[in-house]
Parts: sequence; C-alpha cells; structure tokens
Amino acid sequence: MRTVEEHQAVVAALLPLLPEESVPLAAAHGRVLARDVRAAVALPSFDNSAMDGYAARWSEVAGATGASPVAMPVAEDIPAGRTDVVPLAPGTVHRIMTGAPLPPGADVVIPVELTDAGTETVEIRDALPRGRHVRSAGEDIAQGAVALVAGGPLGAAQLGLAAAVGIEELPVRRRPRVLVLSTGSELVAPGTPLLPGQIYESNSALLVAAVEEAGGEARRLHFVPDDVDQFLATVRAEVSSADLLITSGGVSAGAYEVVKDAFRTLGTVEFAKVAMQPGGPQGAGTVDGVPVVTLPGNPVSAFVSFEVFVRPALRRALGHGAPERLHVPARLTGPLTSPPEKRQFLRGRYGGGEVSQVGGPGSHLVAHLARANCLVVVPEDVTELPAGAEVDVVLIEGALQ
Ligand SMILES: Nc1nc2c(c(=O)[nH]1)N[C@H]1C(S)=C(S)[C@@H](COP(=O)(O)OP(=O)(O)OC[C@H]3O[C@@H](n4cnc5c(N)ncnc54)[C@H](O)[C@@H]3O)O[C@H]1N2
Ligand code: MOO
Repeated sequence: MRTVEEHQAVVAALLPLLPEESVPLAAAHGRVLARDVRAAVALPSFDNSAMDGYAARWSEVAGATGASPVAMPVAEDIPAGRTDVVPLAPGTVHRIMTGAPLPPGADVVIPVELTDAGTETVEIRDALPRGRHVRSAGEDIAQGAVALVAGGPLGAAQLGLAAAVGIEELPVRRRPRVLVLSTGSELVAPGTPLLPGQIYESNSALLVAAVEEAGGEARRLHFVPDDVDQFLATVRAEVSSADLLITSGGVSAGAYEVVKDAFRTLGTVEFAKVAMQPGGPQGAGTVDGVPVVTLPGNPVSAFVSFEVFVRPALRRALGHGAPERLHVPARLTGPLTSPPEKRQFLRGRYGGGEVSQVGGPGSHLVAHLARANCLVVVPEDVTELPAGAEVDVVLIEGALQ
C-alpha cells in the first residue's frame, strides 16, 4: 500500500513545468505569474493631491482658524490631467483637484470644505499639518521595484496594479490541456431518461470544473462503457492532444475494470492502493509520453483524489507559489471515527474555528459533498476523536463564503 505522499510524488513527477507565454492583461485573469514583473513607473508617478482643494505653502497658511481666516490669491487652477503645472509663487495658492499634480513649492492641500471655495481669492479657515493630503511620488512603489512576484495568482488587484504601472501583457504559463474520460456501462448523460440500474454520469462535470478551478483547460470526452476496445480506441485517438488524461472508474477489484484492463496493454500506467479513504484505488503513468491519472469512480472518491493528487500537481506545473490548498486547525463539533492505517478525508463545514462533519464517510455521498466547504483530515494513526478535538481542515472552493 502506498502512502498519500508517495502517490502525490508519483503524480507530481508526471507533470513538468508548463512553457511560458505572454498574454494581454484581460487574458491573464486567474492565471499565475511566470516571472517577476517590475514597475516601469513609480506609483504615484508624481506628487499629487489627495483632495479637491487648494495647494499651498504650509508656512503661509499654518495660522488659519475660523475666527482668523487667511485670505490668499488663487493663481492657477489645476484639474487632474493638467500637464503644464507651474511652480507655486510665494503668497499664492493653486486651486487643485484630486489626483492633479502638486505644483513645486506646495507642501499642503487644504480641502475645499475648509475654505470659502473662492476662485479669485480664497479664505482658508483651518490649518492642517504640513504635508497633509499630499500623495508623494513613489510612496506606493518605486520605479523599477518588483511589482508582482512570480508564482502569484493574478486577481483583480494584481491586474489593476499591472495596468497602473503601464504593463499591457503578463508572462504566465500555458494552461494545461486536460482530457476527462469517464467509464461505466451504467452511465447515462443527464437529460436522458434512466432505465433501472442506470445512473447519470456526473464525474466528468465534476472533474472538468475541478480542472478549470485548478487553472487547466478541460475537455470532456464522451464517456465509454466498460469495454476495453472502446476505451483503448478513445484513448489512442485523443491522448496526443493533451498534457494530461484523467479517467474515472474501472480501477477497483471487480470483474469489469475497464481502465485497469486496458492499461495492461497500453502505456506505463501502474495501479496501486493508497492508504486513504476515500480514494484508495489509484493509478498513474503515461501513454505515448502523455501523463495519465486514473481516479476511482465513486464521485466523492474522484473529487477527493483530484484534490489530493491532481490539483497540486497541476498548480505546480503552472508555477504556482502555493500549490496546496489553505488548511487551518479547527475544533470538531461532534465525535468522529476513522479507519485504521488510512488517512481519511471527511467532508465538513468549517466556520468560526469549528468544523462539523457533513454526512458519513461513504464515497457515493455526492449531495453531502456539495454542501461541504472543507475536508477534515484524520491521520492514519487516529481511529476516533471526541467533540472538541482539534483537526486539520482543508478549505475547498467557497470555504470562506
Ligand atoms: N472488492 C472490492 N470492491 C471495491 C474496492 C475494493 O478494494 N475491493 N474498492 C472500492 C472503492 S474504495 C472504490 S473507490 C471503488 C472504485 O471503483 P472503480 O474505480 O472501479 O469505479 P466503478 O466501479 O466504475 O464505480 C464506482 C461507483 O461510482 C459510480 N460511478 C462511476 N463512474 C461514475 C460517473 N462517471 N458518474 C457518476 N457515478 C459514477 C459507479 O456507478 C459506482 O457506484 O470500488 C470499490 N469496490
Ligand atoms: O477509496 Mo473508495 O474511494 O473509499 O470509495
């Protein structure tokens, strides 16, 4: 029996770092930065005003109060975008708008609310400390400094920063192309009436979404029945177009284990039992040099196996700095049991430092899986835990919502 870590290493070794490509900002959304990116301009790139008001020399207006206002001539009007700003002559102020360049010589901005809003002369009715409402060049980031670090995910804030420092395109790694192939003679596509003994095929919907959430580009192949020749024909026809093939089903110990049987004659896929529940029966290898991972058919097993083995490997191949999920300690709201010598990944709901088990350990409980926001990890040497015990909880999609 393999440990979880041993099989993780087998799967990770199959997926090399993907090649780099440069893409426009909009296409970089949700991807991972491949190289550090530096700021071509400082932010702010010039001293500017944080308020609509009057740029002044602090020493000239410092004594202003409501009872004893200071009147100053308004020498210039500086809206945002003005590019020909002149220095502030002694004894004058400039009317200035938020984001407009501060005139040389000014060292404070008096918000319009603290004045009579005059346009020829202005009455300043309150004093502020020197430097107030001035945004200094480079206070956010210096020109040439690293703005975005390789391995970081590109979300809204990162894309906003890239644009703010003048970047049009970002280096990312090519999305892995992942084929998803379900097997099972009992499977029927949703939308078709079921005969007794048939079920709707759901693993490909689950795995395609999981691949995309991990940053891959998934293509669902039409599922195949438990027929080795049909399975082999599909794999041979499709595999060369992919960076990874994921199959589901047909890997346990029964009489019609199509995936296990087919890969006896094709490629280098090896099957093993991994000391975990769900997700015991696993396989991994290559066909024509293309990585193949065979996941068990039970939907919760397929989900957990993807989470534990495939997702981190895909994210590592994408150059992600943090390929693993976030995990946190949590207190159990009730007791639980776990099989000996297996790492169990129970479904749970986490919130406020506590976690409750959602449903039992059965790997067919897909409705319970859909209500979970975390996996509760019970180590191999633990068979029972009381309420209140601390467990490790892996936060899955939507966990913090
Ligand atoms: N005698 C033994 N039986 C089983 C063992 C074992 O060690 N000895 N292992 C069990 C475990 S653990 C798992 S997990 C499953 C894995 O089985 P397979 O990978 O061969 O999967 P199937 O038999 O094809 O299906 C299992 C289950 O999942 C349903 N299924 C399969 N594919 C889909 C799909 N695409 N969409 C929805 N549901 C699917 C299928 O109908 C079965 O109910 O084996 C245990 N048995
Ligand atoms: O290992 Mo299976 O995945 O328990 O149901």
